Amino acid sequence: MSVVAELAGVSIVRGEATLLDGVDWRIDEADRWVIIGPNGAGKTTMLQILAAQMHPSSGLAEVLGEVLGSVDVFELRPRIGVASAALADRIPRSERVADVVISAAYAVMGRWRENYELADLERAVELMNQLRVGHLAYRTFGTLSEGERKRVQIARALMTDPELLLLDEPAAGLDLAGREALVATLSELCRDTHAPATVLVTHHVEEIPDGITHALLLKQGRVLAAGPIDEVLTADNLSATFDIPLEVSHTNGRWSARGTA
Ligand SMILES: Nc1ncnc2c1ncn2[C@@H]1O[C@H](COP(=O)(O)OP(=O)(O)OP(=O)(O)O)[C@@H](O)[C@H]1O
Repeated sequence: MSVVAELAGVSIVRGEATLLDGVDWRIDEADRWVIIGPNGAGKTTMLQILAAQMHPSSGLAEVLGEVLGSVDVFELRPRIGVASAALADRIPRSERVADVVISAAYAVMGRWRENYELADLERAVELMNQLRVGHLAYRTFGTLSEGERKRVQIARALMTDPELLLLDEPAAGLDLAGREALVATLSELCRDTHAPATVLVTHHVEEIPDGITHALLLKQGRVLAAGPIDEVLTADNLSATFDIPLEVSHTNGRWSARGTA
């Protein structure tokens, strides 16, 4: 099994603050991870390392075979697909959905070829259909609902055929129907053996798609538990992560948690 990313003793320090503290973690090609933790635990910081947007203050981070800090990140970043609220904010509201998706291919440095156009168009159509936004191809991004925007962002993140897919709170801000529909789509993606290794961040176990194989619990910059999801998502571990007594259930592939107090 090939290793997609490996962190060894990774810490991130900013001024007085330790954002990540001695993180050890390995992601393999077939893995679909969820990172769970309370506000401020360091989840987004973890994704920024994996996205080669940040490198460790100490420790070693290797992503797609390259050591962060000694690699040209502009070569590495196009190999990683990212969907996050911060990136969505930079998409012009007047851009057509099809252009939002297809333009990811042309933002890639070093891979431009003039005769890419038809293949890129076909790829964009395939992804929009897979993410169920094909019917919105000619709408502008600004006219979409929040759920539709999330889907378009994920299609864009997949456009360059990344080797690692990072999804930062993909279901945040969606209503119940929107969340359930997106979780179902993400389940299909997680189960697709051709899909890239995936890391999804959430605060809510209800947002974990069936098909996620591993979980990492993060608290105050430290890994509280990491490994196969059935072993990690226990009531004890989750209660310790969120500092409240919780009971956890896993039914028909979906997780839920609620307080016992
Ligand atoms: N440049 C910085 N200097 C000091 N502290 C920072 C800096 N950047 C982030 N932090 C702090 O580091 C902690 C981790 O931030 P991060 O965004 O990774 O958390 P998170 O788990 O993604 O949180 P949330 O769930 O609220 O999005 C937070 O307490 C944040 O305030």
